[in-house]
Amino acid sequence: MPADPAVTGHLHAQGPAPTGDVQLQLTDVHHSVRSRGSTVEILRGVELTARAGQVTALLGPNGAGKTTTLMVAQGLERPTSGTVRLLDQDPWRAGADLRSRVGVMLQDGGMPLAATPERLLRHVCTLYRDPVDMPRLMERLGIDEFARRDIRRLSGGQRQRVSLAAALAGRPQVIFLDEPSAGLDPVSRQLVFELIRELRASGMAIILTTHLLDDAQRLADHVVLLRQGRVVRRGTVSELTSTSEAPALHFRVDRAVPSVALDEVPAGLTVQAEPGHSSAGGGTPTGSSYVVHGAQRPSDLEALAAWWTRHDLMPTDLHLARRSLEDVFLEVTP
Ligand SMILES: Nc1ncnc2c1ncn2[C@@H]1O[C@H](COP(=O)(O)OP(=O)(O)OP(=O)(O)O)[C@@H](O)[C@H]1O
Repeated sequence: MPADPAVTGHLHAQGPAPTGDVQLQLTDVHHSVRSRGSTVEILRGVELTARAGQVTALLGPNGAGKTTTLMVAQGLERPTSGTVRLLDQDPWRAGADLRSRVGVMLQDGGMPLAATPERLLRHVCTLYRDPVDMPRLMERLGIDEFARRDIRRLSGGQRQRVSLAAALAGRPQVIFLDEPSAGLDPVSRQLVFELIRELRASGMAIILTTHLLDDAQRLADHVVLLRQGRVVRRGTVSELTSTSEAPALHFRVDRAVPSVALDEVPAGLTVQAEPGHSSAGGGTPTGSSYVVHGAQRPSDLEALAAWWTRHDLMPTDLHLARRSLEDVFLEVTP
């Protein structure tokens, strides 16, 4: 879809920052809170850089510290130590000028439930000197279909889209998106993805959290993986997923592979049940999934075909795949 100047044209009055400029920098950020008489360390030396014209994805298991990192980055929490620079300012001390250059989309939005999207979004636009063309943005996000319904009556996915529109109202230079595709149906998800890509192309720095690793894999230029308040991996998706190993071969069969077959796997190969899928004895309604490591030569595939034949296993969904972000995530998550 071509860029839509009504939505992503010029950004703030100062215009877009050159792609690659650092818009957010967290350096050695620690954050502790007092809880039930003791000190709980939530962030333990977080380093994070987000640049103009890039999507930075903050990933990690529940409780890893993603939301706390976003709060600190936005100036809603003051870190115990370390420095935060957002558009070259300390967000904890900054005033209204910085706030108008930063968009925030929260998971629950904090929206007035008795208002309609139309009224709310019109009101939000009055807070900015140079707001977006809101009717156009509402149309892009499919909000006009429910613009006159009370927010309390909207579905989760509809509220998400209103919350995104509100975050974009002031043409921010930096936007924080907490789980932007949570609760969206596939069509709405596609609309939101297209918009995020356009915003990136227009020079916005986008920082998002998500549990949907597939989304991060599709959208993110840079990934930061948090665990227990620490950054445990960082890099581009291809840096994180590249490996010198041969790609793994995945297959699905309509029943669990019997243990006698697993004992007779061809030499040099390993066959394992896929993480997240049931292994021997179980199976999803559509079968059981396995991954084969070590297949490097055509003769390995020949040996595998002979093994399937011997055990009367007909593989479906047969494909070779490199490591995914999910594999990296599972490696660092206990
Ligand atoms: N005010 C607080 N008092 C005590 N513990 C807190 C406080 N705020 C956060 N925590 C704890 O800090 C940890 C990190 O929380 P945070 O909400 O940042 O994680 P998260 O990565 O966003 O998790 P999720 O994916 O579940 O949303 C959690 O264990 C949480 O319980």
